Amino acid sequence: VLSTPAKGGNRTQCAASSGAKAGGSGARQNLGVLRGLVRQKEREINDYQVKLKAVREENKILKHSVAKMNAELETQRSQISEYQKELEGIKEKLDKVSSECAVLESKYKAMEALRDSQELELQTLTTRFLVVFFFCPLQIKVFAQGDELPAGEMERRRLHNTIQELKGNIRVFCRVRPLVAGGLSQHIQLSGSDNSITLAKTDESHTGKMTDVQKNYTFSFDRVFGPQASQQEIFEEMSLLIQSALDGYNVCCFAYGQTGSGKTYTMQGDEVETRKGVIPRSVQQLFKAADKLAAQGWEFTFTASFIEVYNETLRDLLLHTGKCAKKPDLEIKTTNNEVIITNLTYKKVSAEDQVLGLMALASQNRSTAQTAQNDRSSRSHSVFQLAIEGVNVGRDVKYKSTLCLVDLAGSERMVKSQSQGERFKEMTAINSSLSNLGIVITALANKESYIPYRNSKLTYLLQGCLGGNSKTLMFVNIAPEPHSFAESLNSLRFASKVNDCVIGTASANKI
Ligand SMILES: Nc1ncnc2c1ncn2[C@@H]1O[C@H](COP(=O)(O)OP(=O)(O)OP(=O)(O)O)[C@@H](O)[C@H]1O
Repeated sequence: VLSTPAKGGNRTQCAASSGAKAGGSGARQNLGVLRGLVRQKEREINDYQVKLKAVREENKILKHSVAKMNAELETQRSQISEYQKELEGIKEKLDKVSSECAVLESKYKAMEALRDSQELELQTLTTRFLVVFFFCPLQIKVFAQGDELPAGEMERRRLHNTIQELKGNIRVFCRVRPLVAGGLSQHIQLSGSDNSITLAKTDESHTGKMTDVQKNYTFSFDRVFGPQASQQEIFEEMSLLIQSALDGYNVCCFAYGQTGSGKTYTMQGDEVETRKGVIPRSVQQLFKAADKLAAQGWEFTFTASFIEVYNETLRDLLLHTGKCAKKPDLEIKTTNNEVIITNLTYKKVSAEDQVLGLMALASQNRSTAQTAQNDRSSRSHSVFQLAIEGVNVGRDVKYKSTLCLVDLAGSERMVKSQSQGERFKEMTAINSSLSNLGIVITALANKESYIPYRNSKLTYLLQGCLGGNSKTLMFVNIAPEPHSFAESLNSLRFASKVNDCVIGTASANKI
């Protein structure tokens, strides 16, 4: 642009002849252009200065934030070094805990070895104990108290049940009822050893030519209780067996004998504390023992049922129904080797009072039927069953067992009763179920492959409680009156057959 005036100047010189006026206006024009250019440059400079100022401001801000970030970085660095120190401390502690762990592990191993050797010692002591036990029955009681000691509870169970096995898984106790006037009949003799009973019969000589002949029938059982034996004494002798039910063994106890011989008194007793029978005493013992075992992590559930077997039909004795209400049919079924009765009332119980309530309801139900059927309770079997389930979560153990307490129907023979009609039908049903009971026990003793449980409702019902995996106790109740001689002899003969049976070793129902 600046060369233009020079070129113009040249042109001016070349056109000097064109006149001085034309030359002056050209210079003014150039000056105006130059001034415009200067103003533009000045504006540009001004813009640059504004921009420079803004950049400087920005620079200042950036410098400030860099300084701030540096300070923050410094803080974080010092924090990291603090964390590192802390980490060092934790590492040290971890090393210490690991070495402590190693020491504890070796101590644990040493204790395990000690436990093994003590177990061995305990086994030796057990064998010694059993030897002593055979010579000193009192030891049983002392040992039964072992359940008060939390330690060694499993060992107590094992030893307790070994003792029971040694005593036999089927046992027979004989109990003689007192005469109404007290004392014992002349024809019954009890030995001082508490395990035999003799029935003596004198055959009078009718011709008078011969002297009277006395015939003695002696029977031995696990225990024979005389008329003076209290309910407490009877129960003490069987309480170890009841304890087995809590340890996972099926236990069956039944009372056999003629009408009026004391079966119901033995099994149920009455409301007076000292006269309470086997059922209330058993549940009382079980509930108490379960309470004690709770401290060792055991949790028990008890489910009760009460059934009557009359003329081969089952009746729920715990049903609260009006006289007119239709009672549902009860049917015995086996599922997974467990006997269950459809439509039966099963009640969860946890206190003795509840069981006494159920017993009262059962006896009320029985007596209601009795007025219609006349003396029905003597002619029916009553079966109290308590299903027991014990769980110990800590030890991962679960036991399941059933306690059956049976009051059998009177065992009178048909000949004597001279029964007719309905009574004949009843007697046939009773005799058939009682003889089936004998057949089942004998088949079990002979280890026969087929056990005819289903031949009668009673044995079918008791299937779970009778057999290889159970402990059985039979009471043979004897009426002491002289006119009951034949019936007593009959009962003792049946009991003696049962006594000769040896049922295989029972094992706890661990699930
Ligand atoms: N050991 C005993 N001590 C005192 N009284 C007894 C004894 N045994 C039975 N009795 C009494 O004898 C009577 C008959 O006993 P119980 O009712 O127990 O006989 P049962 O065999 O059950 O008869 P049923 O077959 O008719 O049911 C009752 O009054 C009972 O209280």
